[in-house]
Order: sequence, then structure tokens, then C-alpha cells
Amino acid sequence: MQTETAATAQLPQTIAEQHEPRNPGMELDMDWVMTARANRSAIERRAATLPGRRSVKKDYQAAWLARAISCIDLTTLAGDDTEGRVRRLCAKARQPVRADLLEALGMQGLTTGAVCVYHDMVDTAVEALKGSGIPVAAVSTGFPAGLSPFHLRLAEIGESVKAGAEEIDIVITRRHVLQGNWQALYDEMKAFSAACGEAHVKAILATGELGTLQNVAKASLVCMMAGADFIKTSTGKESVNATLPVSLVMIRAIRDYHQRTGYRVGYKPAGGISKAKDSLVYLSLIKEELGDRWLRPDLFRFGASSLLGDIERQLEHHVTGAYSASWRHAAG
Ligand SMILES: O=C[C@H](O)COP(=O)(O)O
Repeated sequence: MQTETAATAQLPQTIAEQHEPRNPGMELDMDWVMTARANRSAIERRAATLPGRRSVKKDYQAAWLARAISCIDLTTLAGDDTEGRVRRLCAKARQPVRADLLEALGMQGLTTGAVCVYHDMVDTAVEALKGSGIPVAAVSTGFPAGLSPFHLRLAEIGESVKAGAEEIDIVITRRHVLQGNWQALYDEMKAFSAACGEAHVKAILATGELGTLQNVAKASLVCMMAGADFIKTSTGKESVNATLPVSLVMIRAIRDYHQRTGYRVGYKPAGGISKAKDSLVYLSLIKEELGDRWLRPDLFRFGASSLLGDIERQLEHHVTGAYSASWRHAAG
């Protein structure tokens, strides 16, 4: 990972700046879906080696933490969300780290990748982020269970797009996966993609509820075939959310899809990622499995409500040599 300096890693590129061609999807290829495999013991062995690796240090670490910030979908998805909380979160997305620290690090202009909220907070977030270039992501389609009537889920996507969301995180119907009804999953995902229009669509698989890694591999492929721009692990509300084994399976499905179709689909691990050191493990996993091109916010995001606070503490320590109390980083 020691290929970048703090100076080069300060350049978060947004979806608009990158011009990666969007995944148009393809016909459902059942032969490909049925041959998708996931060898659990090999995957778990590989995943277990990742956190123990020697981590990047000093300036390199600061640069990678800045990159992690640029890839955060700064999230609040709580039943007691208020406009005030969302506005504070948006202010944090614009200025994720104290200005004096960023100046010391030479990383001015750093922002998070997006702000992620429920549909009814889209207006507030769009207003608060005006002029920043930071997109608003909305969780739509009856988040988190995804079980509201189908026409209402489609309508919710339309409403979120109309309110100004540029990214829509949709939840799939887990039942389709558990029953092996790949055609139904494909049709559902295709309809959601179409309803998103110009807005980018992230397909949330809720992997903690899919039963097996093989199901995760198949569902990843089907969602990409149906036109997902990103595949995302979890809502953050399942009892098991993002894990390294699940990430390996999804990342390898993304790699296969790219090799066969030429299209790059993004990856978003979400739920329970709250430590700076974990973010570095994820970034190195992406680098090793998919390559540097995926280490940009147009192809990689962390779905996280509290990761930013820990990264900011680490950056403060990098600059000042002292840790601040975690309560000082309540937002993010
Ligand atoms: O999509 C984002 C997740 O809901 C955030 O989960 P978290 O609160 O565990 O970081």
C-alpha cells in the first residue's frame, strides 16, 4: 500500500469527475449464476490473514485515512433523526476533519463521499449540502426490511430522486434469494434500476440474512446483471452486517463481472465499521483483489455512522501526538 503520499491521497474524485461508464446490466445468465461458487473455508482462511498484516504507518497511514474519509457515505438512519441532526451531519461531511489538522496534513478540500439518510430527510440534506458537490444518498424501497408493496417501493425511489437524491440505496427481497428465485430478484432489481434513472443505484443484499456465502455470490451477480451501480453488504440493521468473508465473495463477484463484461461495479461494505484500522483493512483488501481503480469514491464507499470520528482522532494524533476524547467527535 505504500505507493501514495499524503499529498496524492488528498484528491477525492466524485462520481461526476471520474466518468466511469455506468453498468448497463445484461440479460439474466442463469448458467453463470448457477456456476457461482463460494468455498467457505478457503474464504475464511484468506479473510483471517487480512487484519494481521503489517499496517501502513505515519504519512502513508494519514493519506490512506484521508482516502477512507473520501469514501464514506456519512450515514444517519435512526428513527429519531431530526433536521438539526442531519444538518450537523452535512456540515461534518463538508468539513470532516478540523481545518487546522487538514492544513497541517496538506489535505484541504477533503469531504466525505456522500451523506446517506432516510427519504424524508433528503430535502434537508440536499439543502444543507448545496454547492458542496457532495451527493445525497437515500435509502428507499421500504428500508430496512424491503417488504412494503412493490408499487410503493418504486414510488419511494421516484420521490427520493425528485427530492434531489443522486444515489439510491435499495434493499432486495431476501426471500427471492432464499427460495432461489433468481428471475424474481433480477426483475425486481431491474425495475428498481429503471426507477432510479440518472441516480446511481446501490443494491443492498442484507448478506446477514441470505443464509450462505454461495447465495451472496449468486445474488451479487444477479444484481449486477440487472444494472446495479454498486452492491452493498447490509442495511446496518441485520444482526450480522459487513464482514471480511462476505466482502471477499462480493468483491470477487465484482471482479468476475468486470472480466466478463468490461463494466466496473462499485462495492459498499456497511454496518458496524467504526474503527480507523478496520477501514485500512478494507482498503487494502480492495487494492489487492480489485486494484487501485476501485479505491475511489465512484467505486468504493463505506456505509458508516461512526467511522469518521475514529479516523479524525487518528489524524489528530498524527498531527499533534495526542489523542482527543471520543466524545469530541460525536458527529460522525
Ligand atoms: O448503510 C449504513 C449503515 O446503516 C451504517 O451502519 P453503522 O451505523 O453500523 O455504521
